[in-house]
Amino acid sequence: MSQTDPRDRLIVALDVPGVAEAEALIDRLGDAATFYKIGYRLAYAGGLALAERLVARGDRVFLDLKLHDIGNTIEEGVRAVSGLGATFLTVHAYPQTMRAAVRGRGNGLRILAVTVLTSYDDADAAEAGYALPVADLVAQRAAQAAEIGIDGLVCSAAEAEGVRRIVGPDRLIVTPGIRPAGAEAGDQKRVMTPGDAKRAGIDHIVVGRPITGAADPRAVARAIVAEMA
Ligand SMILES: O=C(O)c1cc(=O)[nH]c(=O)n1[C@@H]1O[C@H](COP(=O)(O)O)[C@@H](O)[C@H]1O
Repeated sequence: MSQTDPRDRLIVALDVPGVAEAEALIDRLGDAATFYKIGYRLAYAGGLALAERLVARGDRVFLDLKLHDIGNTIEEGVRAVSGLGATFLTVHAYPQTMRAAVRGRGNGLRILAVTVLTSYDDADAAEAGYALPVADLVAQRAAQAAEIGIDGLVCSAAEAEGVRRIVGPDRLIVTPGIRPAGAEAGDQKRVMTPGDAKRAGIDHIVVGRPITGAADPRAVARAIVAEMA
């Protein structure tokens, strides 16, 4: 698929209980999606084998394992994940963790650093012990990630323009917390619509419940892609 195909921007989060449900959703989406995110709920239920099958049939896979550990464990863990053929892997944006992930990556795997979860606002960051407002913490972590050589950042689309100024044109910006107008935010606190995210300069959006919970997931996915065209 060409870089300019708008479908390429949409990553569908396969946040479902098991492989059977994931495969049913993928079937219903048909050619509306080509890029899937497998988080640890599905990874612990057969999702890694599904990831390899999707890669083998030409789809792209984002393994959202959000790794964070001592450097040696991260480096060897990322090296092991590199064998699966995924396109993206997440780690938390802590400097030791990011440096170790860069040392361990191989086989074309690109490391995305999760800056501040999109379910956090300033009060949640303060509760977790951070003195900085979320926007400042995202900016600090984006700068560290770029310095370390991380391939891309996960943040809210609300921070995308600022992050782009910090990391430049070559690093990827991937944004969950996406809600089409009128959709339920659920536990997401920093949300934007697909169209606003595109205008903010993101590379990919991640969408879960607005698609997985839809009566017609394919129609919703197509509408989201059309909004970003
Ligand atoms: O790393 C992620 O993908 C992620 C980071 C973040 O800050 N916020 C966030 O929501 N996510 C993931 O993106 C998906 C969003 O799902 P929905 O809120 O259902 O669209 C979930 O699978 C989350 O685990």
